[in-house]
Amino acid sequence: MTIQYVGVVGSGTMGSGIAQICAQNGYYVYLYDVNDTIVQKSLYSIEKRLQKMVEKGKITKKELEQSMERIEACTELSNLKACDVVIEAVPEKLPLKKEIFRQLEGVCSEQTILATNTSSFSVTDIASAVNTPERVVGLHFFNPVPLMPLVEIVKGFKTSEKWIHVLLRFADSLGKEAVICEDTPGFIVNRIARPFYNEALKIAGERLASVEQIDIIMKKAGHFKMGPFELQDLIGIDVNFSTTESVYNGFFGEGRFRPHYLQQRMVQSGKIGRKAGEGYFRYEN
Ligand SMILES: NC(=O)c1ccc[n+]([C@@H]2O[C@H](COP(=O)([O-])OP(=O)(O)OC[C@H]3O[C@@H](n4cnc5c(N)ncnc54)[C@H](O)[C@@H]3O)[C@@H](O)[C@H]2O)c1
Repeated sequence: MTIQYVGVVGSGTMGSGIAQICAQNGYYVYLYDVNDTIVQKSLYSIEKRLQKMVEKGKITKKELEQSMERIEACTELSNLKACDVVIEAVPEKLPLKKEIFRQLEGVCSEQTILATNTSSFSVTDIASAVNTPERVVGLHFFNPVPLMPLVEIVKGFKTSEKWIHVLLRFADSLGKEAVICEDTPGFIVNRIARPFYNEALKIAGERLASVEQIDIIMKKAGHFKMGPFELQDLIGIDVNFSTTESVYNGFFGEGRFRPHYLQQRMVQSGKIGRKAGEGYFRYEN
C-alpha cells in the first residue's frame, strides 16, 4: 500500500506540525478542526514556520508554496474519506478520541489506517471504539514535530503487522526515526520522562529551588536542551498534566508517577504555557 493522502484531525500544536512535515514530503493533507478560525490559524502558523526556513535558506520560496498548496483545511470530517492514513491529534481526552475514531470508521474506507498521536492512552483502548481495531495504530510524534527526529509506532493488541510496516516506511519518508513500541502506559519516552517533570515539580513545590534555577541547573549541569519547566511550557502544561495523570492511572496508582498539585494549579489557572502566553514563564505570542 502506498500512502498519498493524509488526514490530520486536530490542527493544534501537534496536528499543525504533522500536516507541515507531510506536505513538505510530498503528501496531500486534509487538515481538519472544529471550526474554520482554528484551522486557518494553524495554516498561518505552518506558513510562518516555512517562511522562517526560506529566510534561513533551508527551503526555497517555491517549496514553501508547493507545501502550502498540498494542505487543504477542512471542517467536515467527510473530507477525509479518501485518505490512506488519518492521524488523530485532538486533546488528550479518552472519550473524545474514541468518539473521533467511531466517526472516522463511518467516514473512511476499510483500508484507511487510523492512527492516534496519543501521548499516554492505551491504543488498544482507543481501538476498542471501532469494529476494525486491526487498523488502529499509535503514531506518536514529538514536539516540535518538524524538528524532533523520533516517532513511536505503537502496536495495539489487535493491530495488524501489515499496517506497522506501512507506517515504518511512511515515517522513514518523513525523515523520522521510528521505534516500534508495545502498548504500555506512556510507551517508552513518556514513561522515562515522567520522573524528569515530577521530581522538578516536587523540588519547586517544596521551595528548595525556583523554576528558573531548576531549568538552569538541568541545562548547565545536565546538558539538557531545555529545563523541565520551559519544556512543559512548550508542550502545554495541560497536555503534560493529562499525560502524567494517565500514566499514573495506567500503572494503577504507582507512587513514582503521581501527578503534582503545582502542575494541576497551573492548569486550573489557565496558565498552560506558550500557547496561552503564560505558563511558568511569560511569552509574547
Ligand atoms: N503537545 C505535545 O508536546 C505533544 C507531544 C506528543 C503528543 N501529543 C499528543 O497530541 C495530541 C494533541 O496535542 P496538542 O498539543 O496538539 O493539543 P492542542 O490543544 O494544541 O490541539 C488540539 C486541537 O484539537 C482540536 N480539537 C478539539 N476537539 C476536536 C474535535 N472534536 N475534532 C477535531 N479537532 C478537535 C482543537 O481545536 C485543537 O486545535 C494529544 O493527544 C497529545 O497528548 C502532544
